[in-house]
Amino acid sequence: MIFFKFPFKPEIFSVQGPAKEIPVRFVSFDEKETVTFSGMLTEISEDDFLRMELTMADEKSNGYLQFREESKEEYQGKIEQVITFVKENNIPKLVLSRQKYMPYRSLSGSGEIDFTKSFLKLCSSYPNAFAYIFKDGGKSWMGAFSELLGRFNKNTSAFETMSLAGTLPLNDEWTEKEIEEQKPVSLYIADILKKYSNTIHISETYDHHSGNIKHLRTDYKAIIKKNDLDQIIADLHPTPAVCGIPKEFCQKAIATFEKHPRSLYAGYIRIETDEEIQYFVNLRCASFTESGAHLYVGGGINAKSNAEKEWQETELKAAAILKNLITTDVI
Ligand SMILES: C=C(O[C@H]1C=CC=C(C(=O)O)[C@@H]1O)C(=O)O
Repeated sequence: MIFFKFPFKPEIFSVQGPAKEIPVRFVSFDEKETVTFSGMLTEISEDDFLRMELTMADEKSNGYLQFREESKEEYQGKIEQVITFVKENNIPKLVLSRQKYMPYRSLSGSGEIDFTKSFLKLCSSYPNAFAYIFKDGGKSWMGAFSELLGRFNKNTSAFETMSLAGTLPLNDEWTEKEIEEQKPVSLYIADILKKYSNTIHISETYDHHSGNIKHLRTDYKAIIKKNDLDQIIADLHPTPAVCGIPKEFCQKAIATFEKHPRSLYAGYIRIETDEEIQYFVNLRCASFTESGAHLYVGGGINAKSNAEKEWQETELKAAAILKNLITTDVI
């Protein structure tokens, strides 16, 4: 069961009916895990959606039994190690992440989440995002973010993507740290697109707002060959917005620095409609077990990073998800 909405569009969709097609596919960060939804894309009215009683949290904490959240001190210590690692290896950046755990019993009110209302709140908080909620085979996830890994128009063969990185609270001024963090993402994307197209249009870099925070963003548009689409996505993922440069070197380093598997966090969601194939980066997301919500948050670390600021950045990103979790009314 999945429900989702596209950026800037109010309609809620689900995947139902005869399983002829697989219009929605989640691919994990390491590409070893997929979650697919087969059937037809079907629009659901908000009233019908509100009538659904979504019980998401029945996973028997599979894989989470050993879970212990990293403390601020532990995570900051790890950030210091990554700063040293980045400097010693002379690499532009590496993206480190953590899981924040929110036991349901610590939530206000009844201590139970109303998933239907929470999803609608997530949609209204982030109208420019791709937002989803799903439950499948013991897994329950929810998320909303606007980073596009790719959008392919089947009629025109136009391919769009974006470089989105660097994070600050809305009113802060950009510094060298964020500018140097976003630049390698932009160079990486441009280098890949150049292999597949002679007609690449690159926008100015501008501010992208996402609730309580902003990012630096550059847009790319190229005409490509349809047959190259899968390879372009394979080349792009994971971009340095969620991994680092060089790609394989940073993937290995992430596996040693991070305590827990990223699973679907920082992977992507492929959605196919009649006109388009879209790929959204799965950030600002959470998975739900029977006892609590696991929020996935990270940030790009470079030589100019500051451990306290990086911790605050992950707290801000966690708040962006948490503030949308609505508890059921106590009668
Ligand atoms: C890795 C995450 O964000 C990425 C996307 C935008 C800004 C980012 C940053 O400033 O570090 C990250 O590259 C996350 O939200 O967990």
